[in-house]
Amino acid sequence: MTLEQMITVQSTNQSMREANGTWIAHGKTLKFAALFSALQNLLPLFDLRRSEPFQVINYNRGGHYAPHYDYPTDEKTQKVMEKRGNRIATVIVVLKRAEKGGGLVFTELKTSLLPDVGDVILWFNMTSRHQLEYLSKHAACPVERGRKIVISLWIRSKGQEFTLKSRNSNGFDFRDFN
Ligand SMILES: O=C(O)CCC(=O)C(=O)O
Ligand SMILES: [Fe+2]
Repeated sequence: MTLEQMITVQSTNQSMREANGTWIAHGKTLKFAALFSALQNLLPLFDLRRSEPFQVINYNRGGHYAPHYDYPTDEKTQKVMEKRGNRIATVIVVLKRAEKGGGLVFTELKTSLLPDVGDVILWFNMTSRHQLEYLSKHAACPVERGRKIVISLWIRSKGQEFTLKSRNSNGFDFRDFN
């Protein structure tokens, strides 16, 4: 099955997001498995097995994602939270760049990116104290021309204690090695 076929099989449109999102298992095809191991090599401080399946997000013209946090706090998700923790970080891989529009904006940081095909973007959604990182609020600007396709990987916090520790403002000191 081609990626094109996979991402048109299932589609969700939420009010916040005008796009199609398709969940794809890390090992669904050889290419996804290769991407998964490339990302794991790139990000050795994370255990990517403790992440959600890939989500391929397709934005057609007008497609966008309103400002949001990748850090659910609603009651529905409490069970998952207890088991897997929240989304400590988000990884985005750009598969197709819009011809116009489609930037990624961090609204609190007042920073925007127009990433290129093949770029990988990582940010933290959670502080080292397991709280919402309010600076992580972001949005995908409307695609004005062409089409944008990204893969999102939301990394869960349980099992990432090493990463959390290294983010602690105290950093490592000799006590950590005793
Ligand atoms: O499509 C983008 O640039 C951002 C997508 C996003 O917000 C996410 O995957 O959490
Ligand atoms: Fe997001």
